[in-house]
Amino acid sequence: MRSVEEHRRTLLALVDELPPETVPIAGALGRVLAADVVAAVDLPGFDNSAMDGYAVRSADLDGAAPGAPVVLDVDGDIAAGDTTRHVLRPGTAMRIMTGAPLPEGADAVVPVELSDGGVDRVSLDLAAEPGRHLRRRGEDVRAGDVVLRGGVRVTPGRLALIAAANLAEVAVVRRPRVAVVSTGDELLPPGSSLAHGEIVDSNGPMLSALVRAAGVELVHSAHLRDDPEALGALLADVPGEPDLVLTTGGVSMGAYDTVKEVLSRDGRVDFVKVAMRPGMPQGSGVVGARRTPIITLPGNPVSSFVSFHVFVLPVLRALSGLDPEVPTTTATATRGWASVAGKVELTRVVLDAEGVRPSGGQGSHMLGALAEATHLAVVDAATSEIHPGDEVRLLPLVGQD
Ligand SMILES: Nc1nc2c(c(=O)[nH]1)N[C@H]1C(S)=C(S)[C@@H](COP(=O)(O)OP(=O)(O)OC[C@H]3O[C@@H](n4cnc5c(N)ncnc54)[C@H](O)[C@@H]3O)O[C@H]1N2
Ligand code: MOO
Repeated sequence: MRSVEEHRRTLLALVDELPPETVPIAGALGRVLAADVVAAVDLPGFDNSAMDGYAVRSADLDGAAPGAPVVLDVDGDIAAGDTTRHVLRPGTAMRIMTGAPLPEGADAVVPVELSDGGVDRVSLDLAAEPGRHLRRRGEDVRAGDVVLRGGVRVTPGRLALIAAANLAEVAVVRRPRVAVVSTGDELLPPGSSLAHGEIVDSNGPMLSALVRAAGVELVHSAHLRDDPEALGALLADVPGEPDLVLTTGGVSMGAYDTVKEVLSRDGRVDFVKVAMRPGMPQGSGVVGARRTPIITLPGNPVSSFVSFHVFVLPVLRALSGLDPEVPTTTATATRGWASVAGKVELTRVVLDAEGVRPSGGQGSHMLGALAEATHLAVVDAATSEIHPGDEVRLLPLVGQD
């Protein structure tokens, strides 16, 4: 049986980082930077005021104190956006607003609260040390600085930094394009009237949702019956030019395991057993003239869900230019549970303020426990029991809040 690590390596060998493209920054959220981002301007771009108040020469306020104010003439106003290069005459103050450029000669700002708020003359109650309430040009970022490294995802905060660095466009890795195909004669769309023996295709909607929640483009989704001809034709030329095809169902030992039957024929897809539970039967390889990478996931709904997190997500990350390793956390078990020895067990768990505990029934057909689950606990093959108080490694569920 293949180890989880070995199978993940096999899958990662099928893909490379996708090429870069330049997009307006409004479309960059969630994308991965294809190159370092270099600031086009200093931040702040000019010395400016951190407070609404009065720009002064600090020497003019020597000795000012509550009850012993210094009174200065006010030589005009400077608002944010004022592009005039003002000069502060010695012995005067200028009214200045937050973010407005500091006049030449000023070396401090006195907040309006420490004055009588005068417009022509102002009485200032406190001495100001040089540099007080100023924001200096370039103190945050210098033009030419690398502000973000390639390979990181654009978050709202990073997007703000790119915009402030005066860049209208940014180079990002092309978004992976994924097709999802569920297979099985027993499957009908949600809302159908179900005859005895028929069930709803939940893997199709689930995988499509996981793909989207992972920030990836879903270019095609379909359900096919267990018809080798139709499946063979679809997989020979999957619509939407995907970078990755996902199938579910038909990969184990059954008489109607069509995915395995069709894809075993030309030898470009391998079907293996991986030492994990759930998610043991797996397949991978390439299909069609474009040699599109394919991952064939098991049909049991939870097996498919878990396999997405353990195998598909690292591949999507690699295509997107991210480190394939999904960051994990740890937490303390508040309840114990049994785990199968010799296989990596992925238990659906709930993490809350107390710690981590299993979320409901763990059968690979049981979707009920997904209502509450926040993570998958990754229990290694050498461990057969988790005890209360044990540290457990946790893989976050895609799209979880
Ligand atoms: N004799 C053996 N039987 C099975 C083995 C084995 O090693 N020897 N492995 C078991 C394990 S583990 C798994 S996992 C499943 C994998 O089966 P398949 O990938 O071939 O999937 P199917 O047989 O098509 O379906 C399994 C199960 O899941 C339901 N299903 C399938 N597709 C969907 C869908 N889109 N939405 C919701 N539910 C779906 C299907 O009705 C079956 O109940 O094989 C075990 N058997
Ligand atoms: O390994 Mo199957 O994926 O347990 O149910």
